[in-house]
Amino acid sequence: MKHFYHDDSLTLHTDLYQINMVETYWRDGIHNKRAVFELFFRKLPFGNGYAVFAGLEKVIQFIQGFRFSEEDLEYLQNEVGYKEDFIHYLKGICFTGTICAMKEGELVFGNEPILRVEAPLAEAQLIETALLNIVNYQTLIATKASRIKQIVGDEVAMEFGTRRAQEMDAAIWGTRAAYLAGFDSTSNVRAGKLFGIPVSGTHAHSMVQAYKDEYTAFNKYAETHKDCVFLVDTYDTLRLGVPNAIKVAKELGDKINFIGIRLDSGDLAYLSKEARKMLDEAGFPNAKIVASSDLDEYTIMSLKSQGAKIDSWGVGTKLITAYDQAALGAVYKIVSIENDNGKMEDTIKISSNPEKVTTPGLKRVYRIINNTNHHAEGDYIALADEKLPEKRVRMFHPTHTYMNKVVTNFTAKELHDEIFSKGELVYEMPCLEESRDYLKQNLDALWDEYKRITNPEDYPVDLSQKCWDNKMRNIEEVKEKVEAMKK
Ligand SMILES: Nc1ncnc2c1ncn2[C@@H]1O[C@H](COP(=O)(O)OP(=O)(O)OP(=O)(O)O)[C@@H](O)[C@H]1O
Ligand SMILES: O=P(O)(O)OC[C@H]1O[C@H](OP(=O)(O)OP(=O)(O)O)[C@H](O)[C@@H]1O
Ligand SMILES: O=C(O)c1cccnc1
Repeated sequence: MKHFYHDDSLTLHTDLYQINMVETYWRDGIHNKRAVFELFFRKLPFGNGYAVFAGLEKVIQFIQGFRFSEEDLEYLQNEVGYKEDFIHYLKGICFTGTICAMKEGELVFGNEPILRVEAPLAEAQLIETALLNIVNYQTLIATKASRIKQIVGDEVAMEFGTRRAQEMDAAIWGTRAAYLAGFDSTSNVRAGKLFGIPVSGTHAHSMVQAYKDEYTAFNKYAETHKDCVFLVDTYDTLRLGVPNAIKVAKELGDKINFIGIRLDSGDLAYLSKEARKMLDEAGFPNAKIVASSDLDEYTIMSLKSQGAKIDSWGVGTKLITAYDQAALGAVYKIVSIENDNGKMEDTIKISSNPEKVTTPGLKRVYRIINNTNHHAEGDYIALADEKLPEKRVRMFHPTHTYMNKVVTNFTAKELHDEIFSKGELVYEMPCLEESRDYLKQNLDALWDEYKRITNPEDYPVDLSQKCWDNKMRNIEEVKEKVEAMKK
């Protein structure tokens, strides 16, 4: 490569094969055919009963900035080797299509379109990789955070992961996803500035080591900060750390706001119980105990079951890296494309694995909410032009169709909003606080059976009869084509 390119345009944040396909479409003259793609995952992460959708804000930013820069084009021509006429075509590209998506904080389940793109084929193809990258990561972290928050309950959950995140973007957007999903604060100051997330923090072992002993370190910290949480496990938690924290708090009295102590190693259940007794006996019943050290939902659950006296949970590595599941696995599949007569025609991908057969056609997703108990009965996917039954809806499992139920007295809430229409942003993005509240409301409307962190019940995601019939017809048509080709 002759020289490096410095502008960090995100439009090339795509896989090479997308541009190669677009060149094929363009040279063949089909690049402007209307196409519909859907973004969905098949399997819920972490064995959870639901996922929390996050990523829309960044998707919007990406689409708004979607144009090849001069340097992008130079690079594509000079280093990758695309011809000048194709480069000229790329130069004029921006997003002119329509995007519908669920709201951030929506509960999402396997095999339902979270986001739908209707656009000229070339544009829809070029944005695929970035959309998947954004939604896969943020939804994964929001889901992990929600699991942890379910266990933390009304106590405080602090996001501490930046130092262990898979690079800076992951830290920033992961923190945002964690806050969206119910975390109370972040230690990342940049995320505080960018998104208005409350920032919080204590101090590190290095400060104690820098002053050599805890008594001096805590005093020096207290001279410069009113709010004090002292880290007590540098040498010996119960014999040195906690007594030193108590001593400084007593000596300084009202001069500081002694919030409490942090434990970061050892048996957190035992140490927290002992430290609680010591703080109470010293006259600090309101001092809080913060814990950190490789925490996740399972350790927190275990600590609670052991009666640990912990008020605030600092969670880093296992949250921000989605430690027990590296990726969500969302995919982006074409479901409909304009034919030579200008009409939209459904398209299907067949697989020997029934779960992997795509569901053709432009569809809408409805949450069927029981009007009596206000809980969700399941999600119902119907073709876009279908009129939904008003009084009685029959829901059946799309693969095991004998599993079915009839729901009456319900409200069908459509889950997609229009985000872009003909390339224009038409959606007013709720603020992060609103999305957080929206998630809380959604979780309230979900039965507990879907919320437990191990072995939750399967939430129904069903196809309407018409949508199911359409899928079967498409499968039959492909089978007939294959048979005809064999002859
Ligand atoms: N009572 C407990 N029950 C279950 N898990 C615990 C309990 N106390 C601590 N843990 C967890 O056990 C693990 C202990 O980690 P590790 O072996 O690295 O030691 P550590 O005490 O953190 O010490 P260090 O940080 O000095 O290595 C952490 O994940 C911590 O959250
Ligand atoms: O354990 P996590 O869930 O990832 O939470 C973040 C960890 O980061 C800090 O440790 P680190 O050793 O990096 O710094 P320190 O010297 O301040 O303890 C902190 O003390 C936590 O243990
Ligand atoms: O403020 C803290 O205590 C903190 C912040 C980041 C990582 N670990 C701890």
